[in-house]
Amino acid sequence: MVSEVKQEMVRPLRDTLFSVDTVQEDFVFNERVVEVFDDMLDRSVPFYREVISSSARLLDSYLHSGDTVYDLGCSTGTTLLEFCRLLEDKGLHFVGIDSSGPMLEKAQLKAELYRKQESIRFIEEDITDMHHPDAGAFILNYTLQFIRPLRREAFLRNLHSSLRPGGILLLSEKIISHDQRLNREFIDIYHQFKKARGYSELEIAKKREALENVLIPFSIEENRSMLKQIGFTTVETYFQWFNFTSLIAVKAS
Ligand SMILES: Nc1ncnc2c1ncn2[C@@H]1O[C@H](C[S@+](CC[C@H]([NH3+])C(=O)[O-])CC(=O)[O-])[C@@H](O)[C@H]1O
Ligand SMILES: O=C(O)C(=O)Cc1ccccc1
Repeated sequence: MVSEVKQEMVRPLRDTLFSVDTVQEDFVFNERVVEVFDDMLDRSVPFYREVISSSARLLDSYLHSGDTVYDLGCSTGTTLLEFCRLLEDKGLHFVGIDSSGPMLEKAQLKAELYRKQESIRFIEEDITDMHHPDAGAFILNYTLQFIRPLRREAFLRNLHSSLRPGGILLLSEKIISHDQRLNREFIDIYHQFKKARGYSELEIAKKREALENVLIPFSIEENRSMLKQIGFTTVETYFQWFNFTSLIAVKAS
């Protein structure tokens, strides 16, 4: 396929999923969402690109040639494509896993457009039901929040046991604060952030409602203590912006 055609196929449409004329429904990762997904993340995840480049720095320091990086809930492959670019000479293998077929179709097209199809393998499977032993790193960016709370600990335990000694988990999540006032402030500041990026108040409110029972955030302490409980020796925050955070968890070497 000529690259202008591919470019056209992967260019994201503007995210208008929750503008006035759309019907209210629970949030699902279908074709309609995939079309606007990259625009949605760029406009609704604070410091999305900086989190990816900061994560690449940690991979650079902790991983060795021959290690495999698994991006769980890789969506349209943006993170892995950026890792490929930033860590080109490190000799790493990249695998993206997602349960949404339409997301992975887009990811594959983007990999072809950037000529990285030989460097990244995409697998369609449920990340709570997978087995990939001897991993160097698992990336879990804005995806744990969609897994039912009661299943989270067993899921993370499986990741810990699949990491090689000294391997790392990089976890980025939307979070809550148990201080009610701060929690309200953080959400309000996040909504101002979305407004500044062109979302209307109605769109913000409708999206919040659609995510209500689907995206269930924990606090930093809840995430940290779950990771420690499971056996990760070190857990540190490497990024925080109000109600968004990234943690690194290291398995003992
Ligand atoms: N059980 C599951 N198994 C596999 N995939 C799943 C599962 N549940 C949800 N997903 C997938 O997890 C992704 C969550 S998006 C991640 C953003 C990306 N990490 C990014 O940084 O660009 C975040 C968001 O949309 O808010 C979607 O692609 C789902 O199909
Ligand atoms: O748009 C919102 O209001 C969200 O909270 C969505 C979201 C949160 C974190 C990662 C990706 C999308």
